[in-house]
Order: sequence, then structure tokens, then C-alpha cells
Amino acid sequence: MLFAFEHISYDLGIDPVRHINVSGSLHEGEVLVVRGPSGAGKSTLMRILAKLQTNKGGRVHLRGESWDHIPPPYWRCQVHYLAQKTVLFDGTIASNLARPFEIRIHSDKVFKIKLAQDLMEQLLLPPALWEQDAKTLSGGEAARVALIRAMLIDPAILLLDEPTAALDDQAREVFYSLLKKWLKTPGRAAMLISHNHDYQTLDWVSFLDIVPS
Ligand SMILES: Nc1ncnc2c1ncn2[C@@H]1O[C@H](COP(=O)(O)OP(=O)(O)OP(=O)(O)O)[C@@H](O)[C@H]1O
Repeated sequence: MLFAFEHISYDLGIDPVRHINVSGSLHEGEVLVVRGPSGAGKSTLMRILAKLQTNKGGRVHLRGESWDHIPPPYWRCQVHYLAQKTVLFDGTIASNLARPFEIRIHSDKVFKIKLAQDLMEQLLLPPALWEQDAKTLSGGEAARVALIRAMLIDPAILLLDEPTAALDDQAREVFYSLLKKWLKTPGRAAMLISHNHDYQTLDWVSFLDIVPS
């Protein structure tokens, strides 16, 4: 088992409070689709699993190692949350993609320009975007740049929160084909939230339904 979470518990809302207690696991190459109605707590679960938000209880293991022993910034290098709302920094696309490698926790990694440009091509982003200001990107372009930035960091687990919401049909198709390819490298898996149910082309999908108690 690559990634496992047991009895992750958290509360949603104020009155009434909804309690969530959820468990799941991921093998290498698997995509766990998190389902539930709007407001069910799907994004909250992903943010908890990425150590971006606290929870009331539960255990998480990556390759058998408990998250208790790993400081959040290091954990997030391995378990990376790609937010529903794309966040890019001021500056060009190139500088956005290079930025994570300027911080200390990624000092053991190298920014691979050729790989970044290959990924842009695979996601149908024109080479001219490289020097374009991130502020000027469309929603769909920005979402694809954020995915490339996440892939360059090379996490074990990608937590994808509605990654195709801003993409047209063709961009969705290339997104899933890139994700499929990414999952073929050993030691990788993903969780996915998608209201479009557009993940049929993936090889190995299982489901996790969030049900409040
Ligand atoms: N920071 C916050 N403060 C207060 N309430 C919050 C906060 N974050 C989330 N919530 C609430 O928690 C609930 C779950 O939110 P969450 O974003 O996890 O749902 P979701 O299942 O991902 O929904 P959607 O499918 O609409 O994106 C919602 O009712 C939301 O309003």
C-alpha cells in the first residue's frame, strides 16, 4: 500500500455540525475519486491530507511512514494538493514554474526546463506562454500551468481538486492522458475530485464517498 488514511475525522459547519470520519487507501498507479455533494467536505479532506488544515483525529501513512514524524513542508513535497482555485505568482510562466525550486525544501531538486516545456506541449500550451505574465492567462491555461508546477515537484501523491473544471474537452482529454502517463512511474498515485465524471479513460479508478454522520 502506497498511501493510507484511517478514521480522518473533522467537523463541517456550525449549526448543525456535520461530523465526517473517513478512511481510504491507494496503491501505486491508482486514482481514488472522492465523491459527495457540494459542501460534503471533499476539498476539506484533501487539505487535511496535505497538512494544510488540521483535523480532529486519524492516522495517515505514506509508504508505511506516519505523517506524525514529517514536518508539514516536507510532507507537502510528497503529498501535493492542487487547489480548485488556481494560484499563480506575479511574473512569467517560466518564473512560476521555477519558483518552487528556489525554496530550501526543494534544494535537492533541479528545475528541469526541458521537462517543463515538454509538459506544456503535452497540455497544448503554446511555447510563447513561457514568457507571458501569469496574470494574463485564461482560467484553463492557469489550471494547466499549476498542474505542470505540481508535477515538476514530483510528489508521490497528487491531490487534484476539480482539476478539469476550467478545461475544454480537448484540454481535458490531454490532461487525463498526461495523468495516466504520470501514474505509470512507480511510487505514484492520485486522488481526484471531479463533478464532470470525466475520468473514464484512467486505467485504475476506485471511489470514496463522503457521508456525514
Ligand atoms: N475555512 C472555512 N470556514 C468555514 N467553513 C468552511 C471553511 N472551509 C470549508 N467550509 C465549509 O465546509 C463545508 C465543506 O467544504 P468543502 O469545500 O470541503 O466541500 P466540497 O465537498 O469540496 O464542496 P464542492 O464540491 O462544492 O467544492 C462547506 O459547507 C464549506 O462552507
